[in-house]
Amino acid sequence: MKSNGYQSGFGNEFATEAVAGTLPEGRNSPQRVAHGLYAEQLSGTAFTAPRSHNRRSWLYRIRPAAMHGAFAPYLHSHFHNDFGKAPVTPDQLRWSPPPMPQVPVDFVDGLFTMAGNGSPEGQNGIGVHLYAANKPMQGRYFYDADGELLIVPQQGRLHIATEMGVLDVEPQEIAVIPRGVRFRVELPDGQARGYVCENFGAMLQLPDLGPIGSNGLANPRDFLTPNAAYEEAEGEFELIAKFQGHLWRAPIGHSPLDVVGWHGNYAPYKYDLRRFNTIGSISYDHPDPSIFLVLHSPSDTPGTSNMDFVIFPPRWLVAQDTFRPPWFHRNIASEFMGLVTGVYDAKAEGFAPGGCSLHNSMTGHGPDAATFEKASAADLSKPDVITGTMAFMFESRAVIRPTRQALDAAYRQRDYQACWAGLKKNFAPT
Ligand SMILES: O=C(O)Cc1cc(O)ccc1O
Ligand SMILES: [Fe+2]
Repeated sequence: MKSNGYQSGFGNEFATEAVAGTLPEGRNSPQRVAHGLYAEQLSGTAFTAPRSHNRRSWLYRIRPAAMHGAFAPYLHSHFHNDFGKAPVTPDQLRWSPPPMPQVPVDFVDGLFTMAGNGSPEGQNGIGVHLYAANKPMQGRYFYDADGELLIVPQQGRLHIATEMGVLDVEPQEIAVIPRGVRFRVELPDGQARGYVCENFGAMLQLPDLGPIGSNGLANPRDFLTPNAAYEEAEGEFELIAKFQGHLWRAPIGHSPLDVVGWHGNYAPYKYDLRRFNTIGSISYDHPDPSIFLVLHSPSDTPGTSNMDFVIFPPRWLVAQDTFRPPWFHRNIASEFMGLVTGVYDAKAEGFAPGGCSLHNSMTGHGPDAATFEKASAADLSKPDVITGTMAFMFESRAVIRPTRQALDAAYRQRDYQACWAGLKKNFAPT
């Protein structure tokens, strides 16, 4: 399915048609839809959610979403939401990048659950997954009823054909697929790897800017939503659903990516992280990482997110009389980090692109010994510039529980704590 271009803006009331005259005028559900299409509403928030948060779209499609065979369980042992009730280690955890698959694996089969909290049934929390794939999804479509998917490609482009149009994304861009939207992923570079945050809670939104003012951080017009594009294909296809933590498969005789036009504010989008307007200290001290917030899923407690998506992009460091890299710290929030490219400024070594780390609530962490030594002796009369990097964090108010398979993975760095072991005792009263 070819991209039909994008519309710009975050959460706008979009309107788009791949065939002229598809969208009804002045109503959503006329007695007969143009071109013999079916009308279908897709709502992502409660019907009665306040207008400022209400999200739904009207889809005009060749066949309604109801048309498919019966679902049967689809066994996929690596992609799930079993975060367990067992004791969770307070250790700092880090993983090297997972290897690329040695056998043909598509995007869905290539998902591997690293960690998570909450649950789909509770409609709060997140699932944190990695993907590594080398095969396009052909004749196979997927939707996630449990949460919206924030996809962070690390290696290889993704061609994401969705019901509502095409998202072409590359590393340093992100894609967000709303809960329930059906899609298929192709791999223009033959293989791909990256991270997925499955958000069971409130839909991702842009943060308020407070004293920053009316511009800055991620600017709404840089978010791109696809124009309608559809495929008209009949065959023996399969529809995979993720529902209540498990996968299901149903036969489907046609492509569900058959929406010819749609309007509304519930739709997939992409964003180029390189467009982020990074704000930092121009006097002294290293600010809290909330200054790097791209999108967040709020919880019922004001200012305390179900999930914050934070990035650490290229930027200037100019603060005076300041230890410039991230400080040593312990937080109530829990932090899962990944690295798309380059080097992260708190870790001289060991945190590789494609790798990840987990620092849970109140677990001490911060710069490794090499970073501490270097930054403590740096010449602050000159600005530092951080270039060619893109790290990110999925931060959650609740403890992020690593899965058994993540703890057992061969690529877990069992000696991670050693990165702080070389910190010297410098105490010298008087
Ligand atoms: O732990 C980390 O590296 C992420 C992080 C970065 C920062 O600049 C301040 C706090 C924080 O948790
Ligand atoms: Fe941290």
